[in-house]
Amino acid sequence: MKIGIIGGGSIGLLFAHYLNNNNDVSVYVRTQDQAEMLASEGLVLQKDGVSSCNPINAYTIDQWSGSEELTIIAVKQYHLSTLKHLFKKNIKTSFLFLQNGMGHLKLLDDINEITILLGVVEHGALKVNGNKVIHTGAGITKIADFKGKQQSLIQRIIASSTEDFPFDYVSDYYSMLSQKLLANAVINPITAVLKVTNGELIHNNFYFQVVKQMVKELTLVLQLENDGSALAYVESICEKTSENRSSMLKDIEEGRPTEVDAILGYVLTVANENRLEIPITEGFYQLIKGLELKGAK
Ligand SMILES: NC(=O)C1=CN([C@@H]2O[C@H](COP(=O)(O)OP(=O)(O)OC[C@H]3O[C@@H](n4cnc5c(N)ncnc54)[C@H](OP(=O)(O)O)[C@@H]3O)[C@@H](O)[C@H]2O)C=CC1
Ligand SMILES: CC(C)(CO)C(=O)C(=O)O
Repeated sequence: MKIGIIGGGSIGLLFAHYLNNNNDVSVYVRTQDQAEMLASEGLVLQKDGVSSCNPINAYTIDQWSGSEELTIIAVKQYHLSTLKHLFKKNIKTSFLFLQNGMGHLKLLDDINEITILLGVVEHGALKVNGNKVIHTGAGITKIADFKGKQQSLIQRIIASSTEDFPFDYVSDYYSMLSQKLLANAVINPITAVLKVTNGELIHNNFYFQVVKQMVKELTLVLQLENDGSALAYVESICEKTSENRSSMLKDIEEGRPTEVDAILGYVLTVANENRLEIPITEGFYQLIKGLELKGAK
């Protein structure tokens, strides 16, 4: 299948590497420099200390025409507004959005007459430069339909699964996204404030107490089962991506904006609407906004 990937960051390059094994992938990036680097030098993926380099089709975003059957959107939440003009009626391609958080649902609600799939990525990835990415934590990608039924497309995406890069279908997008939102709402801000890897949250018992308190607050707001499964899910992500530095930590370290509004901002809005007090979560929201401000100066 022909697949377009918009965004040549950590996740875009990770998906490009694995999906190109049994599909025809083109990556659409923001800069001419990155497109040339990928096209001339190939895409390097490093996993467990071993590197492999493979050819990849790469273009700048203005060359995207929606001709591929599937277009994967692998930019950050706060980049989505720069791509709005692509999501127009009568476009042939179907879109798969991979953003963390749930802030993008509002934008996607307003797009009509195109097929939209949603995905959650439980891998860890780190872009080293324009054509190199490290697969820092192997997990799974879950996909669900959001607008328009696309069973045959979903089946072909699932059929692209490999041992290192599996896909799974989930019938209920809301529970899929809210479960991942829970993990990001806990792991990302705590690791970003403490500047620790994901694994430390479960291996340091003091940090783990904060994880438990935050899971309790979020379970209430997101109306998730309060039977221990929410905490077990967060623990499993910390375990699978144990060596990973979360995307929020990396954003803070590099002085970039974070996705805190799409993650904790979304949760706080839902809590306010339902008059629920979530002081620990609110505290972390303020701390991350403070760190963003410090980094921007
Ligand atoms: N990294 C991880 O381990 C994980 C990330 N995620 C989620 O995946 C999503 C992507 O994250 P990640 O890959 O880490 O983010 P990155 O910041 O590494 O990559 C985002 C990329 O999008 C590109 N971009 C921005 N605007 C445009 C545009 N208009 N056209 C083309 N490209 C554009 C940026 O280009 P440029 O660099 O030139 O600005 C950048 O390369 C996020 O929502 C994140 O939360 C989910 C699970 C794990
Ligand atoms: C899965 C996890 C927590 C990996 O770090 C992630 O989604 C992120 O960093 O944004």
